[in-house]
Amino acid sequence: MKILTAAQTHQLDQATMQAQNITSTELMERAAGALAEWFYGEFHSNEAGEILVLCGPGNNGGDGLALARLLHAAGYAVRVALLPTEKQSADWQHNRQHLPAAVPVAELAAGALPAIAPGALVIDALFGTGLARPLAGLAAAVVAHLNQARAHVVAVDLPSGLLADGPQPDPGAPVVRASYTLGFGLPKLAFLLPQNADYVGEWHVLDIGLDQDFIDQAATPWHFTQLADANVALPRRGRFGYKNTFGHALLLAGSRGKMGAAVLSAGACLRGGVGLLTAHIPGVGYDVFQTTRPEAMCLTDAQADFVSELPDLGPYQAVGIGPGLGQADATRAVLEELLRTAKVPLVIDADALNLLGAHRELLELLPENTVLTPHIGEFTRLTEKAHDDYHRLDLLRAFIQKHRCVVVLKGAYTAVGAPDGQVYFNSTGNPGMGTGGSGDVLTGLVLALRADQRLGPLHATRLAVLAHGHAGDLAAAETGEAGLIAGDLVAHIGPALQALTV
Ligand SMILES: NC(=O)C1=CN([C@@H]2O[C@H](COP(=O)(O)OP(=O)(O)OC[C@H]3O[C@@H](n4cnc5c(N)ncnc54)[C@H](O)[C@@H]3O)[C@@H](O)[C@H]2O)[C@@H](O)CC1
Ligand SMILES: [K+]
Repeated sequence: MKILTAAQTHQLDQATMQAQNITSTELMERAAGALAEWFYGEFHSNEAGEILVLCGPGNNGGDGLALARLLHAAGYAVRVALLPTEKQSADWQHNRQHLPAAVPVAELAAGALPAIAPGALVIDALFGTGLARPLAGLAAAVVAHLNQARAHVVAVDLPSGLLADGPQPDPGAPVVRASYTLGFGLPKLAFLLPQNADYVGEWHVLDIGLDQDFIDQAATPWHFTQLADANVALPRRGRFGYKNTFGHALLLAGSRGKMGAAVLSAGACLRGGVGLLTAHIPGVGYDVFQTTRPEAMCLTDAQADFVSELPDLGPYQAVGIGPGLGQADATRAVLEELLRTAKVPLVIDADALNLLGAHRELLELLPENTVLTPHIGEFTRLTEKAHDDYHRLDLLRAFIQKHRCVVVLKGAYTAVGAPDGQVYFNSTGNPGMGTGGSGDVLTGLVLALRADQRLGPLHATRLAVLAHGHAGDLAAAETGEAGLIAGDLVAHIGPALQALTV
């Protein structure tokens, strides 16, 4: 699914009206109908109390007026408060005229803002994608008043004050803190960034039949990967597939006290469908590794406590390095030799990333399409400290294009960046996955899918990230989020991949 800018969204509206031969009023009615349907499902009219609808002067306010009419007709108690301005949009005027007289309407005024009881339902239809500058004056006062009322706010399209595509130019200007945000057609970049979480709340995208041809042709670097995305499905294993089709992976992992990382990563690689797995680990881990992962082969390093040797890479179709590795200088030398000599896909994680960050000259050696899986801290060590989430995305796009690699920037809505600068946000996963070893599991899964001879680098990586999150969601349904541990993710990779197989 694509993520478009506010300007593209406006063009999309126009394209939809033209392609479907409908007026903007009709499109607004569709939007209001979709909003109303969501309300009917979420809040029963007997329990909703009186709903306050705050309407701005543009089409966002027009949506609010149309929604107020539909909710009133469905038996909800509704009152409307309008932000006074000289000029309102044509569809606003249409919907103002069609608001039944039985719905109380007031004009917002400084010093006479409506009383809002704690827990009351408020619809924020002040500003959407047309917001051109930070809120000031009366609009800012209304939003500040709303935010301190502790109401349940449902934002139409965007929380008012938040820009769809970029950071707030004035961090001091108020933004509505919504419990829910209901967008139209496609998610917005603003929904996916941690810095906006307190404003956006739980978001949903409502289908209003926007023109698919326009969306298909629109140019954007931003995408949202969902379970149903056919581009990242796992192909069924053919009847005549055998171990080599699915590849032989090598995993360099573990050090004294961190053998669990190697075990978890290897487990994920095996559950990820790899044909064969060999792990190269320090001597200290031999017994635990062979006992817990009998399906994998095991090479032990001459060093007991850390990895100091690179084995012959001849047999392998992909190599993963990093989980639990430690940062010994001999390990850095192994990483360097790997980068210099490997002819097969590489997956680099954890301490191997920290070694890259501490020896930036090694970045120049990264083979094209290498997959790096940093969390934000590791990414910062590879680049620089971002001043906000939007800047971090700029840094990500610069990095992937410069080094021609695939970067998995881990977090909520993990972003997978491709060498051509395209970024794919992931939809699956939950906060229960913020637990030790979760990243090691992802590395093993990416490694398995990079070894799979049927998948390209971006397909394999996006699929691994999607399946990892889905495994987390399946696991959390059994354990709850707090009770989820990394081993549960490994155990659910099989069903997660099965759900993604075509
Ligand atoms: N496909 C879609 O996305 C659809 C969008 N619709 C709605 O249309 C909205 C966009 O409508 P508009 O383009 O009219 O924009 P908005 O309604 O978001 O805001 C524009 C109005 O706000 C004023 N304004 C902008 N910044 C301001 C500021 N900082 N302080 C005070 N006033 C400010 C403008 O002068 C203009 O009057 C969407 O957010 C959505 O709610 C729906 O009606 C139909 C479908
Ligand atoms: K809004």
